[in-house]
Amino acid sequence: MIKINKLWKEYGDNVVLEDISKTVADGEFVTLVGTSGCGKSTFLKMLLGMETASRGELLIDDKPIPGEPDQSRGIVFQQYSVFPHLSVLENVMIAREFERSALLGKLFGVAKRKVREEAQALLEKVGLGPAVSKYPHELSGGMRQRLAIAQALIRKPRVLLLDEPFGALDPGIRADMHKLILELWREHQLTVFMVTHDLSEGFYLGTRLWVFDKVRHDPQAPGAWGAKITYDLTVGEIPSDTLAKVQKITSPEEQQEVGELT
Ligand SMILES: Nc1ncnc2c1ncn2[C@@H]1O[C@H](COP(=O)(O)OP(=O)(O)OP(=O)(O)O)[C@@H](O)[C@H]1O
Repeated sequence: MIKINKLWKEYGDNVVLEDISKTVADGEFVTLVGTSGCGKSTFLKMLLGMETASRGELLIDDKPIPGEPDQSRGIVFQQYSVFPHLSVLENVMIAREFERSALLGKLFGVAKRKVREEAQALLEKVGLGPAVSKYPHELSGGMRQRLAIAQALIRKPRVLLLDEPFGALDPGIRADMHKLILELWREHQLTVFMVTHDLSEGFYLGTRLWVFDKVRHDPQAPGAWGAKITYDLTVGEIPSDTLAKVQKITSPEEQQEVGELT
């Protein structure tokens, strides 16, 4: 279980997140929406341990989330972070080697063979079986995101953090990736936090949808107030008037159709 308790994040005078308190049970799929710059990525980075809270606490199973990324949480960014000079297989294996290297040094012999087998099985699972020997520049955008997902999953995280992972993909490829991520979520019993700009994607994938919004504005001091989670919705149980309000917050100019992906 993850507990977020009176969490604040400030960069200097810029208050980004303000007094957020939430509890997330294991296995939930939380999607995060909100206007650009309201702090969604910052929130994910705090869950990962890449950023620290200015005030308040983030607990995983009642213990503070470690101050740096560890094996319990994996992240996939929109701009994938794979190594260009390594093959697909090596990219996944190295994610595992990094995790162990601090304790055991470089992998070799039986241990390395075991990791290779695990990496190969995972690459099959994400649909990259035929591409294990290719290099990242030989892959399509969708394939690169599959690789980034495999890199995160090889470490067997309990919590998967996705920062607009499919934002740059074509609609058809996105639909395939949606299928994949739902399968992996169920199979690996992950708790997922996923940032998306696409409200319909948020509703389609999530069991719970959070809307980040700045409710107070001071024109003289734009950084004086941070965003809060103004709606915490259980997907499938949302009254239509609430839906309309959320659509307005997340897309003030151009209202989106919800449910088009179902
Ligand atoms: N390392 C940093 N130092 C200073 N300010 C930062 C830092 N990282 C983020 N910010 C600021 O925090 C605010 C929130 O940024 P963040 O990237 O979390 O927003 P976001 O909701 O994810 O935006 P988008 O939807 O455009 O990706 C912005 O004002 C940003 O400039």
